[in-house]
Order: sequence, then structure tokens, then C-alpha cells
Amino acid sequence: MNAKLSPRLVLGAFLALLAAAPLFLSPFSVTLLNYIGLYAMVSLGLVLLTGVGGLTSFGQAAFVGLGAYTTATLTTMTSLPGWLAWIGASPWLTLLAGLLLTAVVALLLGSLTLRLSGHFLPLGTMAWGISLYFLFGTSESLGGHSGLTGIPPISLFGIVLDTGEKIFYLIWAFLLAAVLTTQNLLDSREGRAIRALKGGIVMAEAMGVNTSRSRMVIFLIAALHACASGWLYAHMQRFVNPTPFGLNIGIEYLFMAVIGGAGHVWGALVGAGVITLLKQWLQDILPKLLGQAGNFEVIVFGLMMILVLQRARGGLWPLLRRLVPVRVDNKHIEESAEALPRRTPPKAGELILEARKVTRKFGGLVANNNMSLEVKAGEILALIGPNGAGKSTMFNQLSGVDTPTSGEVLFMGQPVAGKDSRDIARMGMSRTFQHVKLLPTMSVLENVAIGAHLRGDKGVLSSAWRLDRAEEARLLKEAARQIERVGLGEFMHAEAGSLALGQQRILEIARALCADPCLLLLDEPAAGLRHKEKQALGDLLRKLRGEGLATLIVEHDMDFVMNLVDRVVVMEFGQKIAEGLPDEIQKDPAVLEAYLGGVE
Ligand SMILES: Nc1ncnc2c1ncn2[C@@H]1O[C@H](COP(=O)(O)OP(=O)(O)OP(=O)(O)O)[C@@H](O)[C@H]1O
Repeated sequence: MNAKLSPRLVLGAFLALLAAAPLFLSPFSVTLLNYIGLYAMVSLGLVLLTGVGGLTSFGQAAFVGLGAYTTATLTTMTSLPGWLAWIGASPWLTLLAGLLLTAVVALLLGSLTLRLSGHFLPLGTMAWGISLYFLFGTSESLGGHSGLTGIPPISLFGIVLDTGEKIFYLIWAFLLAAVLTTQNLLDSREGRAIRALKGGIVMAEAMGVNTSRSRMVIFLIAALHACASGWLYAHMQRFVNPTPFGLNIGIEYLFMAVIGGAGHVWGALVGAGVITLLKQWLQDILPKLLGQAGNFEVIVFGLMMILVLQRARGGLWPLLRRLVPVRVDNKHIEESAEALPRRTPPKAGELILEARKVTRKFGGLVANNNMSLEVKAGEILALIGPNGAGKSTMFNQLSGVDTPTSGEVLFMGQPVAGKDSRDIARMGMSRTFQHVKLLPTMSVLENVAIGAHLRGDKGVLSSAWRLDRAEEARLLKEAARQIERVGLGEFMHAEAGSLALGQQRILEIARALCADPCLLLLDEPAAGLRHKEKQALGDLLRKLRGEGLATLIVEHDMDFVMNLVDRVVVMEFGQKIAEGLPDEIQKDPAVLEAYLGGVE
């Protein structure tokens, strides 16, 4: 719709208003805006960590404290120890020191807590949040509960930022830089990996993403944002004590992220703004209304949280987006981008995958018994069998998701056992899932681009500062090429979750192809497809076979299988009962008896 506003125009108008704010607002309002900026920086970290990455932290206030106390201590010490003399009480160097210290502490805490799952992770963050708070309050060198005073103001280009109006511009410049770099990061190869953390870990690992690393990256970024906020806070207030770095403030930061819209970078700003202003207003009005003093605003916040969680789970940002209709541009696909390099294809007929006497027992149940099979370059092998025959178990052994009780699986001559999904993906095995695994709110293009993860190498900093654009253009062009190839071109920019199930299965094939594999493992690719779609899928798989790709499919649709594949392996009760050409299999008495009984 052309009635929508250009995003640049809206951002420009917002920046102009912001720049003019100290000129027409009262000093008190500017101070409030300063606090909103500081809080938004912390809650932006939580948007990334919790909203996007799905990792809940109650302990961010402790990182704010780390930034504030580092600068407070170093800038107020009468004489710095020799090894810290380089800092020379300069706030800019104490920022660097604070960020370094925070990075070390975050890496340490992250490696201890991020492995925790479910509710143990938030509990873990509470534990270190409380610990750091008590450290600030009980250390005599940090001034105990009365804190540290006499922190100098920051100077920038000779201007001393000693008033709210002056530091306002620095705070908001920091926040805007954080928002824009976070936005850039999320719109990149690294960002797609981060966005896959919430609900897509198994899929992302199978596409070669190191999800533990991505978790650590967002934990670190969130901690560094909090540290920078603490540094600014200390130099704005010119004194620090432990109160603003406790657990209750940590919870408030989480409130801001959730109420603003935990999955949206600008939601951090909305959340920080709404909570700060509301708190101020409620603190004024509630004691007057109720006729007695007390922290009644906390009760109102609690109720508000329940209301938001019930009525607007996505937070206020999506509601605001509806009120101010901003145009969302489709991703640009650069036709001139250079094609990505391809792996050297195996020779026709080369042995790609081999299962040797694979047995998998679950307690007393033998799900796979002495199963052997081979897949060669340029052939399609089907693994079929009635329900419960053990096909999925075998698929898991072949793809390295599970390890055989005995026997082995060799891929490109190397044992698969002991390798993680990422290593196997790197070796050239790419797969789809029986139960489709995609990121429903991301576009088809972005979902498919995850498949090309291992074909790029630009990291977090390059992405945040847009130094990855040439590589990103190549990755997106490859994703678009695969989408066109599988016939989903018209849905390129649609949300993946809006596609019909059959189309979602095809999307998974495009994603797998984006990895430039030499072996494709397809788990029930024809399930949910209409007749025409099946025909198109068959044509595509034949074409890939012609290009030398090895394919193994597990499939229930016999017509589809028999008209497509080169060889068939039939399983029943965990064992191979037949193997051969489709024509032979269709006549095999054991197969007819066990599986195709009644089918002409
Ligand atoms: N993790 C597990 N623990 C215990 N038993 C299992 C496990 N996974 C599979 N099984 C059992 O192993 C047998 C084979 O199951 P599998 O899912 O491999 O069959 P399948 O041929 O893929 O069936 P379907 O066509 O219905 O998907 C079944 O009896 C199943 O209950």
C-alpha cells in the first residue's frame, strides 16, 4: 500500500524531534529522557537475549553495576596501581576497561549458566545478579552501601558534559548506535543464526550453525550494552551506590523489554519510555489517591504485566506499528552478486553413504537390526516400510542424530558416529525433517538462506557495522536461486509460516540445497503435497540426480517412490526384507506380504 510511510522519513522525524528536545523541554523532562535512554540500552540487550534468543535473564542490572563501578572506582582513585596507570582517570579509557571486565565476567558467567535449560537459566541469572549486587554493597573499596562520590563528568571534544542537557546527546547517540548495530546484526548471516535460537536449534545445528556460540554472542552483547549504560549513568549521576543494580531493577529491565515488545529492537525504547514515565506518574498520583505513602506503583506494574501477557504478548511495539503504518520493504536480491563457490562434486557412482550392519536397540526393543545400505553419487535410494518398521530410527543413524548400538555409518568414507550435526553438515550432508522445522515468522528467503550458513564467514562485528554486505548479497542470491529452482519464487518474501504444509516441505528442500550438499536426506518429502506439486518435486529430484547428487528418501507414497527412485530398501520390524529396483520390489512376495499387500 503506497499510503504507508517511508521508514527513513519516520526515523528522520524521530531524530529531529530528539535533537530538539533539550531546547524546548524542562530540565526535569530531559533528565527523564536521559533515564529512558539509559534503561532502553539495557532492555535492548534483553530484546536480543530474551525476545529474539529466548534466554531469560534477571541479572542484567549487575552488568550495569559493573560498568558503573569500574568507572567510578578508576576515576576516583587517588593513585592507580602501576598496571592500570594507562587509564589515567580518563572516563573514555575506563569505559574500555569496564567493557573488557564485563566481557570477561560475561564469558565466565555465560559458560556456567547458558548450558542450563528451562527455568534453571533464569534462576542462574538471579543467582549471579544477587551475588554481584552484594559484592558492590559489601566491598569497602567500593564504598559499601553508601557508594562512591566525586565521579568526574565526561569530556567530549573539549566540552564538559556536566549537565543533563549536555550528556543527553551522548546517551542518545550511544542508544541509537546500539539500536542500529543490533538491527544490522539481526539482518545478517549471524542474525539468522541468532533468530533460529528460539525454537530452531536442531534445524540450525543441522545447517551448520554453532548455536552455543550464538547464545554466548547475544549474552555478551547484552552484557556490554548494560555495561555502557552503567558507565553513562555513573558519569551522569556523579556518584554510585548499589541500589540501582539489584535484582528488583533487573526484573524491571525485563518488564521493559516484554512490555515494549521483546522481539523488536525499537520495542526496547517503547518499553523503557512507557515504564519510566508511568512509574514517575504513578509515584506522584497513587499516594495522593490512596492517602498514604508507599511503593504502590509496583502493584500496578504487576497487574500491567499480567494484562500485557494476556492481551498483547508481542508487547506494545506491534500495536504502535499498526497506528503508524511504516512501509516494510522486501529484501533486495542483487542479481549482479557473484555466485558462491561450490564444493568439488563427487564422481558419478562414487560411494557417498554406507551403513554397515547398523543395530539400534532401545532397551529390549530392536528398532534397527543389522541394517546395511549404500547410496552412490547420482542415484536416489528410497527407504520404505510400514509404520513402526524403523525407518526414522535408521534415518537418525544415517544423519548422525543418533548413534548405533553396533555397526557403523560412513559418509564420504568417514565414520559419522561421534561427529555433531555441524561437522556432518560441513562434510556435505544436508537434510529435511519429517516434522517441518522452519522459522515461521521469517520470510521464505531468510529461512532458505540459513541453509547457506556454512558458505559465508562474516562475523558479528562485520554484520553490526554492515561490512558484510557483499557476502550477504551472495548468500541471498544463492537462497533466491534455490527458491526459484524448487518453484517457490512467488512466495520469496512471504512469511514461511503462511505457506501450506506441502510448500513448507519444498522450502526445506531449498534450504538443504542452499548448503551445496553432495548427499540429500529427505524425510517424507511428498507428505501433504498435491499431485502437481509431487510431479514438480519428482522432476526436481531427477534433475538433481542428473547433476550427480546422491539422495536418500524415506517416503510412504508408493506411486511417488516407484516412479522416481533408482533402488529401494524395504524394512519391516527393524530389518531389511528386500532391496532392489522398483520393478523388482513391487513384485517381491515378501514385500507384497509385509507392506504392499493389496497394492497392484
Ligand atoms: N527413542 C526411542 N525410544 C524407544 N523406542 C523408540 C524410540 N524411537 C523409536 N522407537 C521405537 O522403534 C520402533 C521403530 O520406530 P520408527 O519411528 O523408527 O519407525 P518408522 O518406520 O519411522 O515409523 P513411521 O513410519 O510411523 O514414522 C517403534 O516401535 C518405535 O516405538
